[in-house]
Amino acid sequence: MSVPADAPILTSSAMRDAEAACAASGTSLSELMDRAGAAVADIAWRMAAGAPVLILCGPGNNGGDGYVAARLLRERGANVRVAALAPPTTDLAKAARAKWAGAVEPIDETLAPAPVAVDALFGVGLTRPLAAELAGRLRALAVRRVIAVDVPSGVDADGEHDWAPPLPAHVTVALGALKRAHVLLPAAQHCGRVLLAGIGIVCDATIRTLPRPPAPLPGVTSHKFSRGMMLVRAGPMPGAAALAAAAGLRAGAGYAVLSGADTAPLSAIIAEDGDHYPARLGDKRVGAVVIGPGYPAGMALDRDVASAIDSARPLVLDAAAIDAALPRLRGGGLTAILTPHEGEFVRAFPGAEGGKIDRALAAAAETGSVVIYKGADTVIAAPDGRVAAAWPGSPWLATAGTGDVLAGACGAMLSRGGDPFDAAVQAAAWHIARAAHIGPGLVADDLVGE
Ligand SMILES: NC(=O)C1=CN([C@@H]2O[C@H](COP(=O)(O)OP(=O)(O)OC[C@H]3O[C@@H](n4cnc5c(N)ncnc54)[C@H](OP(=O)(O)O)[C@@H]3O)[C@@H](O)[C@H]2O)[C@@H](O)CC1
Ligand SMILES: [K+]
Repeated sequence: MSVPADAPILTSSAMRDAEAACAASGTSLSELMDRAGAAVADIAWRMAAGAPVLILCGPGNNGGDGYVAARLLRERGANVRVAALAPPTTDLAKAARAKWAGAVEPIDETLAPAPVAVDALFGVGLTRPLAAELAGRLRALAVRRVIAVDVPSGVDADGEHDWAPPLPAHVTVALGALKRAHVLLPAAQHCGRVLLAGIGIVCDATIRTLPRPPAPLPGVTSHKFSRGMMLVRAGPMPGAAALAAAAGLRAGAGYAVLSGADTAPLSAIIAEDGDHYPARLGDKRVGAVVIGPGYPAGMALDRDVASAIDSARPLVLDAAAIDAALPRLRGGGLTAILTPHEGEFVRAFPGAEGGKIDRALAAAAETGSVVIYKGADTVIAAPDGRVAAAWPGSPWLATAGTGDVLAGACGAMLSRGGDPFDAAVQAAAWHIARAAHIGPGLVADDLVGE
């Protein structure tokens, strides 16, 4: 599973607006459908490698894309069949159907499968779940490889509704822009590899996939403090804070202080008695304070979070430190990255509604902070509306301590100054790239190893 890096993600309605704008500026919708069908035909041609292709067409424009692809594949000499659920209902789809010179089979129990199927049944126009009988029949169709046009048929393109499992795709050709279903669970796991076919639609989206990880080469005039000094506050379980501090150095911070721990996981980390914490907060060189890893709720945490906020240093708040800071975050004016996992998010933001992107945006707006809403489909949201979706991440990160490592990486990126959203995005990209590099057998310590 993969998605293109730094790609725009639009809702269905924003996609329609972008299509309309494209048509208004001179590229007709029929031209867009021709380009969409050509992109699908190209991929089907390569995936089939001479094997027969079955194109499943729905009644709307998604089906129209399928008829165009069928015609182009036949022109290339491919062995291609078309089967339709219902006759086309839109003018564009009717026109595309009219140019397909071959037969159109019904999609019923008599339909013979093919090694490669193109799913052009439903795209962003699906407004309700597929009938259970149809969903079952599609899944029962024995095909080796499925190419979904725009989205796998049956998923809610906006990723808000968890409808019955769709026809799962091996490759999904996203048209014009990615949709939320390509990056949010549960839909994303049915998309296989997502390819983006530009088809000429211009969209300047503030919601995008994660960019490629940064290569933080130090500048020639860099020194340890200019690369970022971070302060990690250890709680009763100092191992978690130690992981965060080590991650900070590995992610490019020049200087890391671990406050309240006897030993440091790396010799380069300054481990010191917690009594120095207030004085350290007063050190103007400290570019970020990380607090929360290994620090359960209680008076000590409340006190340490309060003094970190009073110091006006940029903050990375994880776990119970998020709850401790919430009342002051809602007052605004702080620079902070919050890193809740699902349980912590629901506890802190019980009123957030909608899909995961909407909920992350609501939490960011409520707190004036950057929110990294963690999970297999991590979403990073900024109060100004920017979002980075980190799907598919790395499944090897599903192990204890990796959240502490992410908090430390955020501290490193934030400690250099600059935009906290960029810092959070870079930290997430670093975290995933590191995990992908290590792969099977990963434990959190490996992320901060050599
Ligand atoms: N982005 C772009 O620039 C371009 C996009 N293009 C393509 O257009 C696609 C969007 O096309 P679209 O709007 O016609 O909707 P589409 O997904 O075909 O489905 C609508 C049909 O499904 C029906 N229907 C709905 N739910 C149903 C259900 N549960 N069970 C059964 N039926 C159901 C619905 O019927 P109704 O709701 O009216 O009853 C209607 O007939 C887009 O994904 C992309 O592939 C390209 O061609 C050009 C460039
Ligand atoms: K589809």
